[in-house]
Amino acid sequence: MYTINKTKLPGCVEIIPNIFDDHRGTSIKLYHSEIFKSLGIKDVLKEVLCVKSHKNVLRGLHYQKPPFCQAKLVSCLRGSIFDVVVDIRENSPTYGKFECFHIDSKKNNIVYVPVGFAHGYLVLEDDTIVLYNMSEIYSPEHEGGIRWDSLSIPWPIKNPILSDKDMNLPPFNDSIRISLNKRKR
Ligand SMILES: Cc1cn([C@H]2C[C@H](O)[C@@H](COP(=O)(O)OP(=O)(O)O[C@H]3O[C@@H](C)C(=O)[C@@H](O)[C@H]3O)O2)c(=O)[nH]c1=O
Repeated sequence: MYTINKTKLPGCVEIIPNIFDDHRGTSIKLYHSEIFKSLGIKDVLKEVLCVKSHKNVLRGLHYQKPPFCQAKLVSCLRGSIFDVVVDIRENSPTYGKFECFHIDSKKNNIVYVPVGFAHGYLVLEDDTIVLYNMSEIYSPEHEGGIRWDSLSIPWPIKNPILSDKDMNLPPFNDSIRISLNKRKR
């Protein structure tokens, strides 16, 4: 029912759902609790966010600090994005490494961003709609971020549209680490 593509970052996977097509249209199963649980993905329904953006908007790189760390399932309902996850887990063998994905509403792929990762994306088409399912509620007091251009991420743009908050994020440095022992649950 799903094709799972592992990445070089342990725990971070790309999920391609089967598509059910007939003369009426298309059904896509974005979540299946039992199958996702077998992949280590559970409890990702504390907050669900649907975000519409213009082309060339870049959001991120964001994370939440303990005890409000978030895992996320990210998919695209319309349009497409260049999506990036950065491993900031303390003691991770892939600390500071990142993966890039092209999440596309035509491909229907879903990226699982585990707890302990920073996440961001560039919007590639106008009126793109991104859907996130999150394992923890939004907590502005626990927000953290990394400036988008401070790693060697191959963003396909030089001057993205950023929020004031994202423009002023600190560059990546090795004090940006998440200890998974300090999670709430
Ligand atoms: C992210 C978020 C925002 N909000 C509100 C706060 C604010 O008024 C408005 C916009 O917030 P922001 O500017 O922080 O939204 P944005 O820059 O889109 O932040 C998002 O970026 C991507 C890359 C992620 O991975 C998300 O988890 C989230 O951090 O939405 C929530 O209520 N819940 C949420 O989970």
